[in-house]
Amino acid sequence: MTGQLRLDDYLQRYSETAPEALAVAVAVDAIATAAIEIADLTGTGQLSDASGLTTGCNSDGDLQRDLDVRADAILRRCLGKAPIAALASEEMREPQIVDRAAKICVAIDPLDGSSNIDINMTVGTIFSILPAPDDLGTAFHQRGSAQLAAGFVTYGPQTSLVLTLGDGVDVFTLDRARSFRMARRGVQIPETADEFAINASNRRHWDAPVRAFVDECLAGVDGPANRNFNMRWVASLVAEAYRILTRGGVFLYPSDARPGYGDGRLRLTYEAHPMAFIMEQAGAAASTGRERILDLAAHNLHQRVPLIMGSQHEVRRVEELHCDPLLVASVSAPLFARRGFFRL
Ligand SMILES: O=P(O)(O)OC[C@H]1O[C@](O)(COP(=O)(O)O)[C@@H](O)[C@@H]1O
Ligand SMILES: [Mg+2]
Ligand SMILES: [Mg+2]
Repeated sequence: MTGQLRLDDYLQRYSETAPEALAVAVAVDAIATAAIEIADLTGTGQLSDASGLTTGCNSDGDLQRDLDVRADAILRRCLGKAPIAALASEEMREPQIVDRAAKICVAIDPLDGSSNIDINMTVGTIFSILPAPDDLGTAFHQRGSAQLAAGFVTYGPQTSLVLTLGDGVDVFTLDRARSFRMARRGVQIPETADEFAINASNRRHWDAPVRAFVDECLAGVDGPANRNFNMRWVASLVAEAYRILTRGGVFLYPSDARPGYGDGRLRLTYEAHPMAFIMEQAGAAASTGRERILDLAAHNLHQRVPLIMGSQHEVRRVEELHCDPLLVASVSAPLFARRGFFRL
């Protein structure tokens, strides 16, 4: 039964399967240990000495909360015991070289969705594990397809760890005895789903293909999609990904015309790459709208990228709209709307 399998037993079995597998297993175990500590901090809110208040800016100019800093410190302490060649974090300006003889590198977003901390909504930790190249200066400039493992933890009603080791996606939930146990094995995302997520307050800044896609969703049975959609926006990538892993759907954080958002908001190395690996391993897709996310390699650590991820059918439709201006025009033309001039 899935509920009986403990994460440490699962990692023990995996550690015997490939040359780097032991290092990957130790790193995932260290992240899981850190996650229990972070769950305690986020779970006690103002009762703990971590307030969730803004303390400054990180190297990328984002507001940094005290819990961002605390989560980063906890993860770095726990990962300090794992055999890691280089470590990168959203909260660090540059990657840190740890052990040149080690075989893997780890990139982390210690606390994702941090605007949700003080309002008691789900936040999380995201991680990506890569092979260590000979030149460690290139460790975080590899394509996403090079990842050995990726995952994220949600600190919400449940603390759950979503993990891919390159052979499907499994979910482990923290039980009351403080150990992660398998809750879902071999997660598969539905190919089509009727739910989309985007921060609609940016509508006036979007490019035409994104506007066309959202217009199709909003038009529902009266438009070209010919079915009604539901909408969500949690402003927490981990929560949106978990929802998609549970019931499908599509998430969009596209590029837009606001200053600084020409490549969207999310970071390639420690947000989009791991999410894309998880999506593909669960039978879904992740794209910029023009390119597969896993084909991209970052030229700098904090590089941003438009991210469209989720059910195959919806991600492909967004890609179609990006490739074909005539299609965008036809979606936007009221003449072709179901209840337009030609379709009463
Ligand atoms: O506030 P916005 O622009 O809607 O952005 C929300 C997005 O930003 C993020 O919070 C960025 O991650 P961080 O909190 O790690 O900076 C995502 O989790 C979320 O999808
Ligand atoms: Mg994040
Ligand atoms: Mg973060």
